[in-house]
Amino acid sequence: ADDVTPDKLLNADSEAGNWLTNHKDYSAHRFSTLNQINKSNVKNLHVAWTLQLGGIEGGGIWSHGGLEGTPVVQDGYMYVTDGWGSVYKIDTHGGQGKILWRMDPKTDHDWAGAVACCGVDNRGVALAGNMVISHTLDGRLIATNKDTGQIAWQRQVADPDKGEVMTGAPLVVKNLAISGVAGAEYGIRGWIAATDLTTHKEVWRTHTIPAKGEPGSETWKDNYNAAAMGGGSTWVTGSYDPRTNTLYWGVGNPGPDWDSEYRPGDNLYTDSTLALDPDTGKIKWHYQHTPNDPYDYDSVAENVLVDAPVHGRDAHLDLEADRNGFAYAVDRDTGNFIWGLPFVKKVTWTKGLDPETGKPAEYDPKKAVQQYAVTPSRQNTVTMICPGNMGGKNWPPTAYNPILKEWYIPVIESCNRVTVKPENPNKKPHPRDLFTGGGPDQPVRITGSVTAIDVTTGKEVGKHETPYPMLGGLLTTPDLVFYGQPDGIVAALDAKTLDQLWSFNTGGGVNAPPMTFTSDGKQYVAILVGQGGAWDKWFIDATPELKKVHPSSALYVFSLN
Ligand SMILES: O=C(O)c1cc(C(=O)O)c2c(n1)C(=O)C(=O)c1cc(C(=O)O)[nH]c1-2
Ligand SMILES: [Ca+2]
Repeated sequence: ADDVTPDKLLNADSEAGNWLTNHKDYSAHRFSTLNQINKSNVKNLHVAWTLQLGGIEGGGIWSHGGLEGTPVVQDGYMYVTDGWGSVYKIDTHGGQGKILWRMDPKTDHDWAGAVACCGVDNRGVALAGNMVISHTLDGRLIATNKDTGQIAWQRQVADPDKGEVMTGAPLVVKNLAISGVAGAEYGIRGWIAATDLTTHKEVWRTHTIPAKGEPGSETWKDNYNAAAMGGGSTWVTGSYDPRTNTLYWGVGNPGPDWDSEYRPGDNLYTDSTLALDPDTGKIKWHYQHTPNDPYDYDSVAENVLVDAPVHGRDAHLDLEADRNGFAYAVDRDTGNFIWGLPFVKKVTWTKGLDPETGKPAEYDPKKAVQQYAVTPSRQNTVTMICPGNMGGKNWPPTAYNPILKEWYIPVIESCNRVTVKPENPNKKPHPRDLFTGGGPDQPVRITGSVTAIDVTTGKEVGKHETPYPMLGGLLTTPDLVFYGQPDGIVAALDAKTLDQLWSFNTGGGVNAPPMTFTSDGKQYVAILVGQGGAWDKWFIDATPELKKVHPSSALYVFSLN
């Protein structure tokens, strides 16, 4: 296959049969124009072929690995990862899947697995030139030769000795591979880093928690340097707007998660969307969703870049569906709030958003420790919060249909209980120790939905409820929306009515997004099947029958005939 040049990535949308980058394109639409499979025939969709992958073994605090990756496809060759970061090249020609090579990075299972908060996960690869670029849980960026499967070079980017791991797919922009980090539950100070693909050297590293004296450092008001362990992870792949040369990246929760009094102030840039210059890493603007967050509402979600009229006026939107249960549209050139709405059925932590600023109604910039409608705190140590701390939506990606101008959100309809256990500033935990100031449990059932929003009005236009939370994310085509469920169901909905038109039980747990591609001119839908992630360990009591779903590690590919 051809080299994946920067130009090719800029025009990823023009290659209908390919899926060249994690979110399909730089705008993170996860929309494919392919329509051989459509609402008139999707009922005939069936398994074309399957493949068993590896990486199911455990390590550290984890009993097994899971699959959260989006397959990337170029010219009928597919590249997928397993939870430990092995990369598989699969030839999909001839109506079957054949593994051509597997690159096993020999990830240190225990060193990394002991400080992975939420599973043995790897969300996929990037393509650049003749290389497949990937991350490992133990913090490496690896370039693998696409033809041979040999590692060409690698670089340690994150340090598990500090509680840093990597679970997201890299993003390639121009000649840079951009990496995010996980570890906000382990007292890291988060960052985004760019590696030059020619020199293999770091070009920039922008911390998501400002250093003393930098803009934003005034939002950490303690006198014991809480910022040094302030969290601000960046574990989901960002997006890019070439029109203004701007990178968009979400930032995770502040640490300690539940003890907001430990870290008085708004805690920038936690729970924020950052707009950055990809050449220098300089921050252009930020938009914070949950200042002084006491709920673990990471704002790591992908930023979806959409050009559409809002109430009749053309707008350059940056859409983000936040863990806090609200969907936001901000002007992606300025960071100014445009619209926001709850996309879950139940929000209790705040009364709503200020219609001018999009800030939570109770937010008071003069207060060091925010009091929202329901606030876990040292005074109020046991609280029920809705959405629960896994959020109204977690990392599983949304999809945007530019024909219908509808944005589909994979929703976790949830509440859970939080118990605060204050951290002591005089007793700093060791690096690699959990640093959360409490924790959640699951007294009530959690379900899910696909919720549709009309981006031109910022109004909800449909909700398809599902028995289980959305732990895998979405794909949209001109008239369909695809998703998977943790009980093994993969399904297709009518994009307009959200009526279910097709479903199939894979017999495993789906924890990964669907994608679509062509091979020999024929359309396929592919999805990884293998339960992993945070649900298993931290949330399963909300869906007890899922304890009977066993780990697996498989690729399912569907077609019409
Ligand atoms: O702050 C972080 O560093 C971090 C990292 C991750 C991760 O890397 O998977 C998750 C979370 N937080 C998190 O809060 C969370 O709910 C979560 C769910 C999952 C998953 O894969 O199912 N990962 C993560
Ligand atoms: Ca987190």
